[in-house]
Amino acid sequence: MNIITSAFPQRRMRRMRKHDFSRRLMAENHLSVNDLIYPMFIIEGTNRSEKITSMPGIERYTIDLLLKEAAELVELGIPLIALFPVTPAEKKTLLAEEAYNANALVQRAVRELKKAFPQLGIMTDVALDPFTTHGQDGIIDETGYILNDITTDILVKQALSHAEAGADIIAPSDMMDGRIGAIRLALEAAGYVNTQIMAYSAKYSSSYYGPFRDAVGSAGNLKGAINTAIKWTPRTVMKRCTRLHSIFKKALTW
Ligand SMILES: NCc1[nH]cc(CCC(=O)O)c1CC(=O)O
Repeated sequence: MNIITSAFPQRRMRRMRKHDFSRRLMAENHLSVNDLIYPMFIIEGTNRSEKITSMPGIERYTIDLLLKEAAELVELGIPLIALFPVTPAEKKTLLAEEAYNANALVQRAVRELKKAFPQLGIMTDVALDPFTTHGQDGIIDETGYILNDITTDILVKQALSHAEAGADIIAPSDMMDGRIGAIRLALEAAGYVNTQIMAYSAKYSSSYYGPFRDAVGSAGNLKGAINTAIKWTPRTVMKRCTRLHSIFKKALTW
């Protein structure tokens, strides 16, 4: 008897992959403009842009030029932009007060963008590195260790100021424990029930973020300090899975 089994040679996986039509039919993922988030870096001033050497093709813009660029993005159908302000050195402090100043650079940019292009989604970065004198993502103690809960309190204020300015999505990238819950509760209490949260749930301490820190101007202040105290080393995969699992479980109730 000739029983067909799912073993070789009746089953030849390459059969499905031989022709282009077949590969197209079976593709599970399709990348389109709808999948893109465009990061934009903002500087103070008017009619000025700066090339970012570590990110070829990307520039920092003053708000007026940001608006011009945004018009093009709307035209292209990009759904969402992510905003990152470059804070002038004299506005950086140990307690990162500029992060939640209603008239700081990113809050002003959000208001202008929303007024000009209500249909363009605006996401804002929630983290303190552009606002601290030392370039770390949070408030540090005398040993340089980032204090979790004090930092979270400030992140909450920062998130509220972004929501107030009109941000559609708040994107906490700081990696403090418990900050998503704290931000969600604060947004609810303040009536921003439809403000979304997109957390950076898995971040590794790797060179991958180097150009970013250069672009927002926090790399220089970090002076090479690494932030393995808030990000996992790339060698630790299982811990990250555990964290993601607990986040997904919690997400069901947020
Ligand atoms: N906290 C700053 C921040 N906000 C978003 C990113 C990541 C941007 C990217 O995806 O490249 C980073 C870099 C970092 O934490 O080192």
